[in-house]
Formats: sequence, structure tokens, C-alpha cells
Amino acid sequence: MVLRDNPSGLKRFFRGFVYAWSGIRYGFRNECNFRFHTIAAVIVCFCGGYFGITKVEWLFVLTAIGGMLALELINTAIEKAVDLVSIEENPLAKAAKDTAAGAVLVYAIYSVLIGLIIFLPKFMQRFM
Ligand SMILES: Nc1ncnc2c1ncn2[C@@H]1O[C@H](COP(=O)(O)OP(=O)(O)OP(=O)(O)O)[C@@H](O)[C@H]1O
Repeated sequence: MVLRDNPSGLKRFFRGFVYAWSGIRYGFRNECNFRFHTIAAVIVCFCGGYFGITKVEWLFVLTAIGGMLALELINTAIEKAVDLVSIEENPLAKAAKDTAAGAVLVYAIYSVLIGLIIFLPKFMQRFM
């Protein structure tokens, strides 16, 4: 049983990575939004390479990608935790899920704006 097993030091540290990787795999397998954002992230990285964006632009792009993926996973964690404690209809459960979804939406809008600011001028310059 995981809760009783309490290794210390390096073993515990690396075990944390295994659990985290398992969470990422869970998100990818079960959450359509997480898959969508992962695929979008890969496409954006290819575009970054293709358009030769600057180091500072990469920093913004990577912040948008990393934040978006992390928030999606946190949103999934909140959804699962809420379902665990409250299967029945509950206004607090609704508030928890909807505010978590709102956080994802806010960051998604931020990410889209970053993408437009960085890529739109380069796209227009190359293809228009
Ligand atoms: N226990 C609950 N009580 C009240 N409202 C809930 C509850 N569970 C979900 N809801 C509400 O129902 C709607 C859909 O919730 P649901 O959990 O299906 O979200 P979803 O975004 O469709 O998630 P998923 O990614 O699992 O498909 C949301 O508005 C949510 O706040």
C-alpha cells in the first residue's frame, strides 16, 4: 500500500517523478483537452523553429505552453478530487469545478494572445 510505504532520501525523490509521470500519462490518456494542448504545443514549437523566433519570444512561448499544460492537469486533479468527495449535485462542487475551468480559460486566452503577438506578424510577412 503506497500510503504505508515511506522511503526516504533519493528513492523518495525519484519515486515522486514516477508518480508525476503517471499523472501526466493519465491526463494524456483520459483528458481530451490535455491531448489537444499537447498537440498544439508540439505544433507551436515547430512553428517557433520554422519562423526562427528570438530567445525572448521562446521564453514567452514556453511559459504559455508549460503553464497551459500544468493548469490542465491541475484542473483534472480538482475535477477528480471533487468527484471523489461529492458525487451528488452540490453548489460548492459546481463552484470548485467552474472556477478551475475558468482559470484554464484565462490562461488559454493569455496563451492565444502570446501566440498571435509573436506569430501573426511573422506569418503575414512570410505568406502575405
Ligand atoms: N457534483 C456536482 N454538483 C454540481 N454541479 C456539478 C457537479 N459536478 C459537475 N458539475 C457541473 O456540471 C458541469 C459539467 O461538469 P463535468 O464534471 O462533467 O465537467 P466537464 O468539464 O464536462 O469535465 P470532463 O473533462 O470530465 O468532461 C459543470 O458546470 C460543473 O460545474
